[in-house]
Amino acid sequence: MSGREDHVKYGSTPIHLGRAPDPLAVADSVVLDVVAAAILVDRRLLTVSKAVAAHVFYLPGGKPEAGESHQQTLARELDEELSAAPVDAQPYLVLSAPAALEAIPMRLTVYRCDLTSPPRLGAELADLRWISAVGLRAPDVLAPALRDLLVPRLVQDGLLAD
Ligand SMILES: Nc1nc2c([nH]c(=O)n2[C@H]2C[C@H](O)[C@@H](COP(=O)(O)OP(=O)(O)OP(=O)(O)O)O2)c(=O)[nH]1
Repeated sequence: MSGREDHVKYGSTPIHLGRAPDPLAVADSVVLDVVAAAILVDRRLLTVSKAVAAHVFYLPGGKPEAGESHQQTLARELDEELSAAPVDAQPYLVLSAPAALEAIPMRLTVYRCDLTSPPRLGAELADLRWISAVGLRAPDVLAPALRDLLVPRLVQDGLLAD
């Protein structure tokens, strides 16, 4: 039995006794957990686009599967998307923004890392680009979390060519 005793069930129909469900509590529980890699070479950032939305570029990565740690997710996603493994993955930033494809609230945990080998375009991907801050600011190219939050931080930290 859950802690909330504000309804009883008759058959399959819940009957509310006074307190309505809290819509904010419901909204809080629908945050997409996404793990991604910021891979920088010569102060350019590696971005990818997927076949399902070829015009939207974002960091390689994805959603954890059940029971996976973030490091395991990162390794699986980079293998699937780039045929490479992360090296020296370190937490860099946690960003809150709408998810570019699902358009629901997202928590994006960004790890900085290198790769064991040059990236190769995986089957799910449409394109792969190394971009400087100028390219990344183009409004129709980059997922909002990256354009508005990650790129300014990378420039501030001197990691991205302006
Ligand atoms: N990987 C990744 N996803 C991002 C970033 N920014 C951003 O808004 N997203 C969004 C796009 C999608 O709405 C969601 C992640 O989707 P995804 O398609 O990459 O994840 P996935 O590989 O696990 O997806 P799936 O095909 O298994 O459903 O997060 C980012 O920088 N990297």
